[in-house]
Amino acid sequence: MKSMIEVQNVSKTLNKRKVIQNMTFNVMKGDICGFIGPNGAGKTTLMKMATGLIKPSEGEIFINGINVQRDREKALFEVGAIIEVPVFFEYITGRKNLRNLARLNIGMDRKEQLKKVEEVLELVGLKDRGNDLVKNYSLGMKQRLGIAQSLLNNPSIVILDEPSNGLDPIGMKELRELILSLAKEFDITFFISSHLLDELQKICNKYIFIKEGCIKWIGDVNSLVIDKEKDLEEVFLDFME
Ligand SMILES: Nc1ncnc2c1ncn2[C@@H]1O[C@H](COP(=O)(O)OP(=O)(O)OP(=O)(O)O)[C@@H](O)[C@H]1O
Repeated sequence: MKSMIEVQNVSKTLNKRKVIQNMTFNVMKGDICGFIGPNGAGKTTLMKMATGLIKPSEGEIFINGINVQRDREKALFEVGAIIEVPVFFEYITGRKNLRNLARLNIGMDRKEQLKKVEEVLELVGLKDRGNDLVKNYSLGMKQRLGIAQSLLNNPSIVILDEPSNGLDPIGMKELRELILSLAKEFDITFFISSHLLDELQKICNKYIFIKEGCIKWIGDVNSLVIDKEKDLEEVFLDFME
């Protein structure tokens, strides 16, 4: 199986504090991998390094075998990502926001870009609301618009930082269904962070539990529950103690 994201001995020091400590893990093709830890554990910091927004203090990250720090553009060619909150212009429509962002797809001519925008709006269920101003979108719709944006470049990997932050149970359910259908239909590998286990429990095949910048456990859900003969929530809480 192919490694899509490879994190090798990565540490990050911020303000003289080591907020990521020697992390090593792989996200394999086809995984929906949950990156789970409490507030301040280091999830966003790691995801920022994986998308080349900041550099590791030590170690290396590869996407599709390409070093993110050395060759960011090439490494991120097939990556869609939302790190922290997706940012859109509130006073223009969802469709227009996406059309502007699609211009960054230099591999596509304008006609293809516009077609792509309609395709991703349809995929995330916003086609009928595409002409509404973003300021009138619910939080769930903004998150879906964020996912639509991350799909504009036909990614094979999507990295989502706390995608369901602030969503109500219906919004969370819609988001889970969207992720599952994208993984299945387009063979997209997902790397998703959350501080809530139950939100990812229904969709992930693999988990990485972290706390205070360290990996506490990595594996697939079946081995975790069989190991401990407890439910996943209990096991997670044990790790976090
Ligand atoms: N720019 C910065 N300067 C100094 N410390 C920082 C900076 N950014 C983050 N940190 C610290 O690094 C640690 C990890 O933060 P990070 O945002 O990665 O955690 P997180 O797991 O994403 O948390 P949350 O679930 O709250 O988003 C925290 O202790 C945070 O205070």
